[in-house]
Amino acid sequence: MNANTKEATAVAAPWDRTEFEAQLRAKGAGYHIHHPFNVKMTNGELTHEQIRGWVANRFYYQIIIPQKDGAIISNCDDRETRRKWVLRILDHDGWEDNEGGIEAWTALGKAVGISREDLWSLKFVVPGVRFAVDAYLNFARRSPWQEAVCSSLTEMFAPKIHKDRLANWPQHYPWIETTGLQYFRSRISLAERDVEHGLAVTLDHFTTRVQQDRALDILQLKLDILWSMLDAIDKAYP
Ligand SMILES: O=C(O)c1cc(C(=O)O)c2c(n1)C(=O)C(=O)c1cc(C(=O)O)[nH]c1-2
Repeated sequence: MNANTKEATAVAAPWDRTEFEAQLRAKGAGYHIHHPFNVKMTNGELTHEQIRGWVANRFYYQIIIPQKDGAIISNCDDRETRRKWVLRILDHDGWEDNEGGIEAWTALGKAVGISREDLWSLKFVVPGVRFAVDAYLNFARRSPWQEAVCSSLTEMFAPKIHKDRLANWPQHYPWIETTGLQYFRSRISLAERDVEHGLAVTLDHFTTRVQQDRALDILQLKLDILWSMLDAIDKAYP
């Protein structure tokens, strides 16, 4: 066996699609659903001030998402992907009579007691949240589009977190008008549609084991971004 053959056999075999998808989904163990701040949110243990702090800070994520998706489209040379991906921008920015997700988040802000002016001023956004969200946008701008698509796959775990809020908030936070929860309701089916597409791109593109390991690292980066946001919010609103 010469040195080259030895090297070749040392490289692990790629996972098949089923196993690769299972490896990606296993990353859900590190999703921000398990962050202490989110656990407190689910259990009804947050103060009005903490809920308001979370809503105001998460708004920065909401407004960056369409810019992030625009960056992916600008890097993407595949028309079929662009045709689907562009819907994500419309979901958040809205079109014609559909006001979109950013507006729905503004309604959530209002329901928890934050005026449109205060929310949109971004004056409550803490440096750690800004830094983490900007890192997501920069990653999408600078990476091959398939890698940026992969980084969106935390959405695999998002329907559960939205459903938790819909199930628990009315009981734990009766002071929040339930009309404000429409954002969470709307995201469940949209996230499922997004994941179907994002997952197909990822399973098609990352085919060697080295690439598959890279995909898991990318997903970890995104999990870390979401986790860091809650660390920063937790610290700012004790
Ligand atoms: O409330 C959440 O916990 C949560 C998480 C995520 C996510 O996992 O990235 C998204 C959303 N919400 C969301 O509403 C949303 O529109 C969204 C888009 C994306 C993305 O990466 O493109 N993630 C998420």
